[in-house]
Amino acid sequence: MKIIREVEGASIKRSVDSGTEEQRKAVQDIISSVREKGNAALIDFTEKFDGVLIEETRVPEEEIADAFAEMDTEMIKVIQEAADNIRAFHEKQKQSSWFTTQPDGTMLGQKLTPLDSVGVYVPGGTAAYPSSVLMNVIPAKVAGVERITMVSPPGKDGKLSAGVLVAAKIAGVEEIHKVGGAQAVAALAYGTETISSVDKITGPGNIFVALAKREVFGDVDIDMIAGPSEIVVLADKGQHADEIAADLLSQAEHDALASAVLVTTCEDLAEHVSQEVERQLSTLPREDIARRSISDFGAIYVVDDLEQGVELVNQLAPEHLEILTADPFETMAGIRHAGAIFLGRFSSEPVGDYFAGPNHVLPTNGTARFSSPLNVDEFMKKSSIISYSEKALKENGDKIAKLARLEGLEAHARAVEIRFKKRD
Ligand SMILES: NC(=O)c1ccc[n+]([C@@H]2O[C@H](COP(=O)([O-])OP(=O)(O)OC[C@H]3O[C@@H](n4cnc5c(N)ncnc54)[C@H](O)[C@@H]3O)[C@@H](O)[C@H]2O)c1
Ligand SMILES: N[C@H](CO)Cc1c[nH]c[nH+]1
Ligand SMILES: [Zn+2]
Repeated sequence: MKIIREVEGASIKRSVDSGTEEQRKAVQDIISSVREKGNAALIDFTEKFDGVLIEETRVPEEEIADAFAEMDTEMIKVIQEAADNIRAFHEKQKQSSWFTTQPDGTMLGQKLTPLDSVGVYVPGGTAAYPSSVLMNVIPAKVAGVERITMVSPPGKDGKLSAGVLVAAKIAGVEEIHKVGGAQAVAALAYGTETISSVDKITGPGNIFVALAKREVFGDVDIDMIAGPSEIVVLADKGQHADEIAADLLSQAEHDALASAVLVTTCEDLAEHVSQEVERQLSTLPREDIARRSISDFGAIYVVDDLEQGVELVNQLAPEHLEILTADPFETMAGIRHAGAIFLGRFSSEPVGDYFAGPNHVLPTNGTARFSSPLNVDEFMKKSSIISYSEKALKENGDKIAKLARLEGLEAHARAVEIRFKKRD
């Protein structure tokens, strides 16, 4: 791994893929086709892009039952336990409606309502991610969303993976369709004969999925455009080089475009982690992907002290940050920008990817500067509540009318004043 000692102007080398003109045009054509031809287009695109001819997109109950039968009972229990942890964590995020009553009888408040319907995209092209099913569906369930439709591309056998189906059932999805890519996003946004349109689409996917989400945004809401995975480890002297290397590689193996960065105050540790990464890389089944990620997007920064390290982390604003210092909680006090923060050597990043409870759908590409992990709020909306009393309107009506006339809006002023005119 490259060791860099000059941190001035450092940045994570990231792959920001906004697609080619050709890809954008292809996605627009796919969306138009689905809007025009509905299910027939979904079947055609599935044959073209996934290489499998399906009769219909809806996954029948028997295929879900087969998935449970196929899966080891221990594995089902582990998915169930992860789901319980994720639910418990997200339950804590749930906000309630609130009202205040003022002495003059005015009531003001905020009413929270879950979205009516949500579509969850689960990637399925190169790998299946049951954990992403849990991370997207459970917060929506906790929010109280009534209708959740899940979509994911089928494998060559025309089916979804057993892990994805089991996770979907455990999370509480009732409607699953085996369709992926831009065509699935279009079906969720605009509906077909058998897929009802939804209000919001969440979930990661490849460039075609990302471009389609951008394209339909406005007609429906979307969560975010998640980029390739990123990890930054901030470590001081005395930390374990082999564990740090393993954590860096855990994200590098996701994607050749993923980035893995170590920021350390210790020159010796930098050298050891670099050697460990090289040693461990050659033992990984996904060596090829991880090696490309490390060579194109990996780096080790050696900083003068922890203060400089913390500043650098804030500049990088990573998706995942591991703090491995003598006092991780004290170090964390200076961190302002990171999607998820993992403290101490027993909080390895995969603990958060799979099991602890917090969401693994996190802001990437430096967007942790202004955005948050996927959470229950994303599946709820707020309505402001205003119930003015007669006394309050009498006391404040003049002021409201004045403000309206300041903006040249006479009808606004009169709407208030008409309430105090003498009636015949
Ligand atoms: N951030 C996260 O939490 C997270 C989690 C899991 C996966 N991911 C990311 O999601 C992505 C998954 O990508 P994937 O490809 O494996 O699965 P995918 O399901 O996103 O995409 C597969 C679909 O792409 C479409 N497609 C393929 N080639 C096409 C073409 N030439 N023209 C039009 N459409 C085409 C097909 O319809 C296919 O069904 C990866 O980048 C991965 O890193 C992110
Ligand atoms: N680390 C990924 C998000 O960046 C999420 C994930 C899914 N499975 C394993 N990891
Ligand atoms: Zn991961």
